[in-house]
Amino acid sequence: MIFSETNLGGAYVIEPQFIQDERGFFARVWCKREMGELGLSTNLAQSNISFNKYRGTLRGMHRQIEPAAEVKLVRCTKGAIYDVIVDLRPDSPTHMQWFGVELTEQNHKMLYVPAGFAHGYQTLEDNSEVFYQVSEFYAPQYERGARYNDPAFGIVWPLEVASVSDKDGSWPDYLPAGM
Ligand SMILES: Cc1cn([C@H]2C[C@H](O)[C@@H](COP(=O)(O)OP(=O)(O)O[C@H]3O[C@@H](C)C(=O)[C@@H](O)[C@H]3O)O2)c(=O)[nH]c1=O
Repeated sequence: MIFSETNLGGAYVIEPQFIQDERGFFARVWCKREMGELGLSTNLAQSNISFNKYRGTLRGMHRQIEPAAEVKLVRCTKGAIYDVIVDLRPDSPTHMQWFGVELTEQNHKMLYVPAGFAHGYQTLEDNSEVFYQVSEFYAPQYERGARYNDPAFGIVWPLEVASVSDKDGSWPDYLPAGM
């Protein structure tokens, strides 16, 4: 696996290394040893999928706070998404900055999202499916959100928003002291 740290410290784009033969390829997409050597979390509480019927669908920006703060490893198993994280670690030099990357069925890239980041994505194709692993169990009482179009972040989304949940459309403006 090839790990490329993003401009937001601790967040990585991960690419599998493909071993090709006449049948196709083999590649590792999760490795306790390799990730452990980089100090990345290998705690796994849930593996989740979300399916989106339409291009332009937006989910996020979500995170869980302590004591259920979670690390996420995100990939797109069908179609394509633009995956985005926002650094909400209060003491981080990149606090409130965002990063986005295309994760597609073809490129097999993954995004490693550390604890303390809000995460969301927009689908770039109809019928896009996202598979992600999280280090903590779902705990809705500790879920917090940030609005995808909050001017505090200025995230540039690739498409018009075709569909977003009422919950995600109405998260309040982000206040740096906490949300
Ligand atoms: C995330 C999650 C949701 N649910 C339920 C709650 C609700 O009834 C339904 C849909 O929930 P949501 O609208 O929160 O689903 P969704 O908007 O897809 O939430 C996800 O968004 C992306 C961006 C993330 O980063 C994830 O961590 C997660 O927050 O599924 C669970 O039962 N377990 C879970 O782990």
